[in-house]
Amino acid sequence: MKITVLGAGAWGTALAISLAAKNQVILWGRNQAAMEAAQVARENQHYLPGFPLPANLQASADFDLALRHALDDGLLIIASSVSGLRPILQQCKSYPLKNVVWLCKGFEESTRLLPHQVVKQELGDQILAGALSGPSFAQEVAQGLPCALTIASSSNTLCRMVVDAAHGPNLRIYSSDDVVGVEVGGAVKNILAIATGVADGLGLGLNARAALMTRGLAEINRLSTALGGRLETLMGLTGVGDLILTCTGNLSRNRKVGLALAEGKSLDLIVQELGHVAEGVRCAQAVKALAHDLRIEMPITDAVAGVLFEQVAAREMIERLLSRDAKAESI
Ligand SMILES: NC(=O)c1ccc[n+]([C@@H]2O[C@H](COP(=O)([O-])OP(=O)(O)OC[C@H]3O[C@@H](n4cnc5c(N)ncnc54)[C@H](O)[C@@H]3O)[C@@H](O)[C@H]2O)c1
Ligand SMILES: O=P(O)(O)OC[C@H](O)CO
Repeated sequence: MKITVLGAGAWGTALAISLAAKNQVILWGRNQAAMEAAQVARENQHYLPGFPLPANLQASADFDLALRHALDDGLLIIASSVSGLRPILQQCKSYPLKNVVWLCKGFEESTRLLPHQVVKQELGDQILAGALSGPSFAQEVAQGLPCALTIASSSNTLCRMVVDAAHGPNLRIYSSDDVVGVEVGGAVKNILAIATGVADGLGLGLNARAALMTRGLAEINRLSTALGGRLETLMGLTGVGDLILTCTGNLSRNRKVGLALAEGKSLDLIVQELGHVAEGVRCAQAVKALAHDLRIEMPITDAVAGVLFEQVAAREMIERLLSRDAKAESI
């Protein structure tokens, strides 16, 4: 299959490497010098150093070439951050695309929309569209270690197409029609990974981490249910699966943000040192506001937003959570 991956960050590059095992792949990035260097050196030295690009993966900054490759029966995969999704979609509008998948996890900050809503606004509902999500650190996928993902779409045809393109011994692809549930799980787990990073950085122990993750799952459920997602989706790869990975795995950029906040570092310095997007940062503000509008209780999300944007100290964030009144346990 002909596949174009738009966005040559860590995850776009890793997935492109994996897909190139049985597809003809173009990896497009907006930085021409970086893409030329990647094509020659056969490595994305800035975003995913140490992982060779296979022979049938072409790195390019030529947008027209990349889009034409994905027309007809081809597949377009948008691998930018959430903030890059709408600008990229606007660039794509003049091409008669049929099949579009995105990988970003979060809510758009300014509109508080989920990625599938942004895609619908920009490309309409005549295309086949879906979110590919689940517990997946780029470095492990690029290494060929086992990983399982979920393609979420209202189109069975698109789900089958993604399975055909990507499913193999190292990458298992499951399907779901619960796009909202899949996207809310992927978005909110990043905020919760910041919270567990803070707790672990303060040395609060494994019991505290398990409690934060479990009560965090309840927050995901409340928001997902309010937006039309299904509880069963949260029990799967894109819910509890990705929550476990991101809250406990030291490769997580969101968890690293939490650990650094616990050290007392400023958010500006943390973001600068990270060099990659940590979606939980932008998402925390959007989800806090959305929860407020929907009258949903999301105390962990509130607490994370407080540390990120309201100068609440990391230890005070934890104290606020622990001083909440006793209540019945509910999901
Ligand atoms: N890294 C992972 O392990 C991983 C795994 C699964 C999902 N994700 C999700 O995938 C998305 C991308 O993550 P990443 O790890 O590749 O981030 P990254 O920071 O490594 O790269 C982000 C990429 O997006 C590109 N980009 C942003 N705005 C753009 C625009 N307007 N036009 C063109 N390109 C633009 C940047 O140039 C960069 O190449 C995030 O939403 C992340 O949550 C990441
Ligand atoms: O490194 P993070 O925290 O952006 O997480 C990466 C993936 O979303 C994990 O599934």
